[in-house]
Amino acid sequence: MSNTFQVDLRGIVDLLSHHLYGSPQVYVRELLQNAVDAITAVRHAEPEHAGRVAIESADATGDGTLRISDNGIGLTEAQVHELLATIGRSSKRDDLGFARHEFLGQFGIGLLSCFLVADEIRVHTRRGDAAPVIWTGFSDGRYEVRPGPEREPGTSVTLIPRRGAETWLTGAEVTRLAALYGAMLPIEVTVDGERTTIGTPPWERRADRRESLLRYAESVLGFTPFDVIELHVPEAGLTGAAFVLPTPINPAVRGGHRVYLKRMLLAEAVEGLLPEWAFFARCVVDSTELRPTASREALYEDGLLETTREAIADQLRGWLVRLSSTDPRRLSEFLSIHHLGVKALALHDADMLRLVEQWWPMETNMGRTTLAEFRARHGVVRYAATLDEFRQLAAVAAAQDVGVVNGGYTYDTDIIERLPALDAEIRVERLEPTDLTTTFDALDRETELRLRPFLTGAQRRLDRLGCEVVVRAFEPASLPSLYLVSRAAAFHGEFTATREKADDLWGGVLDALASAAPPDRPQLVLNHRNPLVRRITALGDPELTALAVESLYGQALLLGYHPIRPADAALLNTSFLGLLGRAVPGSGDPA
Ligand SMILES: Nc1ncnc2c1ncn2[C@@H]1O[C@H](COP(=O)(O)OP(=O)(O)OP(=O)(O)O)[C@@H](O)[C@H]1O
Repeated sequence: MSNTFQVDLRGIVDLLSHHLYGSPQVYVRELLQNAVDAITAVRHAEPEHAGRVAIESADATGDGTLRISDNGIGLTEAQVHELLATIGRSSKRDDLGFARHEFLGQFGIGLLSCFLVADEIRVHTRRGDAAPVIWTGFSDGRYEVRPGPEREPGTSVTLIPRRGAETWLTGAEVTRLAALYGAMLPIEVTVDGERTTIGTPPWERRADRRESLLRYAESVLGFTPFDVIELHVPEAGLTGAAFVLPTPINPAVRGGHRVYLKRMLLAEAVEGLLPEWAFFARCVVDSTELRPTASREALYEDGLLETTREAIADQLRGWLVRLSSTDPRRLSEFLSIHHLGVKALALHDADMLRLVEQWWPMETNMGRTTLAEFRARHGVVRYAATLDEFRQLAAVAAAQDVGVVNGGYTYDTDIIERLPALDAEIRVERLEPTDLTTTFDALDRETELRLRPFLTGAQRRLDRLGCEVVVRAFEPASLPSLYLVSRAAAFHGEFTATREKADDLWGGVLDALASAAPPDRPQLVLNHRNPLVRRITALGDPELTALAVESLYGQALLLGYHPIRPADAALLNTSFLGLLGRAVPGSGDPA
């Protein structure tokens, strides 16, 4: 035994009219769509037919109703029963149920959206020479058909407002909605006598296209774009433009695009039209082939949408490539706006990584340069992973012609470390302050022997600060001393500070860990090429020598932006005052 589903009409009407659509305002779109489709149907037989759609808002009708009239194909009485009164039946599908290409509608439910604002829908229609009819539909699922008064071929739909929905039918509101959804329609639409269509979309204009696109972005999107990229995807019958945002945005915030289907607005913030990396562009496009979801608020995710996304991405990529070869200055302007977003994506997108490598100038100890240039010059991308390490290294490394990139800014170290994934040829190397000691020259035996008493004294002085004193010769000669901390020692330093603050329970845990991390003492490296250091090592006065060593220690800490512990601050203070005391002869001094 086979049965058919029972349908509760009231429930279906309620479901489709109230729950499918996001807002009652879509009723204007659905009415416009039906009027335009009816005119398109006439144009099949008569291509020159001058279609027009006129809306009279409640302001014009004067009785609270809204009327929309078209000189389209109209309906016979039989069609009224079949099409208007059958939910899910549409004249816009072929015998196999496929959407017919030339029409906007396809599902056979759009008219129900009028029940969002109306209790009653009246359709007065005439097809060719057939007798005019009036169909009246009610939101509870009933309808009536009766002969209508004489009229021109075409259709007028009148909405009798629901209580509380009257404002949706006012002149201002209807004008706004007709312009929002239908400004680009190829058929003239008026609301209360005023035209709401603008004719050719700005991206289709032959003359002054760029200017009209810029004006469009300003008036509709609300910004003056950094640049405009025209888009064409023939498979999707898509034309339009991508506007590059003039200010930085967070790439994680998904920006939507303005999408028209057959010149009717689908939505103002459609997602999924661009890949994630193209966060810096806002598009306005019109497509004849992409499909809407039934609510007409989003694009249907299918193979064509995927192909389209890739094609648009290629066009944006092409823009970036063109900019890099024809106008690198513009490209750096672009990057100075969007670098944070571009860098964030470079962490997982090879194209963006390449863009950063080739075009984003990073800070190095030899001035700002791109990673690509740096590599060409130095062979390997040597970098300091933190700002502190970079500051310690920069001057000394530069004096020895060792290039170092500052990886301390947001994402930079991660980006550098990802470069080998882009190209196995690329070598990257993290440089640590202590790596520099290998490029320092040891002193000759004789000098070393001569300096031994000085070193012993200096070491004794700095022992309590946990620092080892060595003398080496290095460039630049103008730099008297350097304080070098290895990664392990920096860790140990933090660790000891924490241990001092921790209570017994945590202290015990930390002690257990400490035994696993043998400390590598920080070094104060004195530069024997520096004339002042030479004089200090040759001083006969032990007290003055001690003050000088402490000052060099303090100066090296400050120069390398190292943290100043309380013991360091105390030492800086006493050595400074001590030196000052020696330098300024006072009345108490024997002179
Ligand atoms: N102004 C009109 N002139 C002529 N026929 C119309 C008009 N409005 C509606 N119709 C007929 O009524 C049918 C149902 O309209 P409805 O808006 O519910 O669905 P649709 O436009 O076919 O599809 P969709 O649900 O995608 O909008 C249409 O297929 C069309 O045949």
